[in-house]
Amino acid sequence: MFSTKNHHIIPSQFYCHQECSNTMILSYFFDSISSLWLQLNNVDYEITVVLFTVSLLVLAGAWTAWISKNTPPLPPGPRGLPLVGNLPFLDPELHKCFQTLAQAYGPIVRLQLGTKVGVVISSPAAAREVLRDNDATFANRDVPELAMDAVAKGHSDIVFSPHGPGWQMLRKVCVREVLGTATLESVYGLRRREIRNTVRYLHSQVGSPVNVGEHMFLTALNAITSMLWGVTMKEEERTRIGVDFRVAVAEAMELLGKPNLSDFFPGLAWFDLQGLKKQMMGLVGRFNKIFDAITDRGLGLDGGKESRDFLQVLLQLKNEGDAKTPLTMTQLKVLFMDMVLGGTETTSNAIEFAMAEMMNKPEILKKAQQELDTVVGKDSIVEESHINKLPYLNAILKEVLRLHPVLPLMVPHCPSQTCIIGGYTIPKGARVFINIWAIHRDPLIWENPAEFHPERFLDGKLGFRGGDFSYFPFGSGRRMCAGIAMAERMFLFSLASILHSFEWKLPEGEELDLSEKFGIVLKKRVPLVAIPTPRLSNPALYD
Ligand code: HEM
Repeated sequence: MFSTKNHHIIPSQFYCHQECSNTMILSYFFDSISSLWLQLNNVDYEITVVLFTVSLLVLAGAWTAWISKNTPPLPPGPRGLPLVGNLPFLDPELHKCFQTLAQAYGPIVRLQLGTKVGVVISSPAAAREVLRDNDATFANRDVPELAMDAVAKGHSDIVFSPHGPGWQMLRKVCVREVLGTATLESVYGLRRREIRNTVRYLHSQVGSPVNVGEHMFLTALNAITSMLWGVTMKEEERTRIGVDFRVAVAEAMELLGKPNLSDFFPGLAWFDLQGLKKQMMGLVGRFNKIFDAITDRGLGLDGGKESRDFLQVLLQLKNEGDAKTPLTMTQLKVLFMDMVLGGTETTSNAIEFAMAEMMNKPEILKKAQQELDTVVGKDSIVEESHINKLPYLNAILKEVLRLHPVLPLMVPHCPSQTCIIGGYTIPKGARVFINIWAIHRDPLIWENPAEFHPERFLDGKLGFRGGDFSYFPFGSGRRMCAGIAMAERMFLFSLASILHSFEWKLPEGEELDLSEKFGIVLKKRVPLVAIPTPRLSNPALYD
C-alpha cells in the first residue's frame, strides 16, 4: 500500500534537503494519513495497525526534525562534566570568569549548572533584547531555594516575587508611597540626623585610622532604620533593636551568598544537604520577632504626629486598605526587609569604592572638595538640597557605579517561556545573568575602561534610568532597582558630608588596594582604612 505516491521519496528528501518547504512536508503527512484511512477497510486489521503505528512514528520524527530545523540552537558555551556540568570550573570571581567566557564564546554564553541551564549576557545589544524587547518574558526571577517557601506561601519580598499582581502592588507601594519624592522629603530630618551623627563620630576620631566602609555601612543602616521606624521608636530602643537587626542582616547576606546545592539540583532540595534551609528558617523566626516588636509599637501610636516615618506611612496605607493596595502585615515586613537588605551594603560599598578611587587620584578628590567649598562654603555644613548643585560629585557617583557596579551580575532573571535572543534559544526557566560589570568595562564602548575618570559623565548624557544599555548600574525594565531615588540621595549626601568635613590620608606605610571581591554585592577586597582631619572653619560645625 505504500508503493503508490512518493512514500519512499519524500521522507528522504525531507531529511536530506534543507530547502524542502514546510508546506510540502505537512501536506505530505496529511496525505499519508488520509490515504491510510481510505485503505483501512481493504486490508488485514493487524497490518493496518502496524502500518499506522509506523506512519505515526515517521510523522513524529518528521515533526521533531521540523521543529529542530526551525529552532535556533542553544547559545555556545564550554563543555562540562556529566551531572555537575560547568560548576567545578567556575572561578569564584564570577563576574571576571563570565567576562573571560564571553571573550571566548561571544556575548551570549550557555552554562550547565548542575541540572539548571545558565545564560550569561555580556553585550548592550543582547541586554537590550532581554530587558527591553522581551521585558515581560524576563520579568521573573530565578528564585533561590532558600526563598522558595516564602514565594510559595505568597510571603515573598519584591526581589523574589514572581512577576504578577502581588509583585506589582508591593513595588508600587515601595516606589510611589515609601520612596516617592514626597515621603523621602518628609523623612529628610531622620536621614540628616544619622549623617550628622557620623560626622560627629569621625570628628572624635581625628588623627586615628577609621574603617571607612564599616562607618558608611552603619550610617546607611542607621539612616534607613531611622527612616523606617525612627519616629515610632525612642533612640535607646532603636539602638538595641538596630544591633539585633544588624547581626541578622549580616547572617542573611552570608547565607544568601553561599552556593546552595539545592539551587543546582532542585531534586535534592528536600534533603537540605548543607543545612542552609534550616538556618534560614531560624533567621526568618528572628526577623519576625524583631519586626513584631517594631510593628506592635507602631500600631499602638495614634498616628496624629506631624512627622512620620515609613512605618506610619505603611500602617496608614494598610489600615485604609483600598482594593488596589491590600497590604498585609507580612507584606509590610518584607518591604522593610527589602529596604534594609537592598539599601545598606549597596550604598556603603559604592561610597567606599568612591573614596578609595579618589584617594588613589588626589586631583579628583581635590576637585570634588573645591566644588563643595564653592557651593556650600567652609563656614557651613552640607545639606541634601546642595546635591543637585554638585555636577562633579554626581559624575563621581556615575563613574564609581560604572567601574564597580555593586550588583555586578544584577539579580538573575528567568524567562517564563522559551524565547530567542541574539539568534539563540533561551530555554524557559534558565538562570539569566546580565554581566553589567563586563559591559561597563567593554573597551569597544568605553575609552580607557579601567581608569577612574568622572569627567566622562560630565556632559550629563548618560543617566541611571536604564535607557542606554552600555550603562545601567541599577538595571533596566520593569525589574530595575526600586530604590534609585533613595540610593542617589544617600550616596551623594553621605559622600559630600565626609569629603567636605575632612581631609583624608592613608596611615603611614599603607598602600591603597583597589581590588574587588565578588559577591551578590561587590565589595573591596581590602577594606579602606583612612585617617580623617578636620577642614571646616569652626569646630562647632562638627556638633
Ligand atoms: C548604589 C545603590 C544601589 C544599586 C547600585 C542598586 C542596584 C540594583 C540592581 C542592579 C537591581 C536588580 C535589577 C534587575 O535585576 O533588573 C536592584 C534591585 C532592587 N533594588 Fe537596588 N540598588 C541600590 C540601592 C537600593 C536601595 C537604596 C533600595 C531600597 C531602599 C533598593 C531596592 C531594590 C529592590 C527592592 C530591588 C528589586 C526590584 C524588583 O525585583 O522588582 N536598592 N538594585
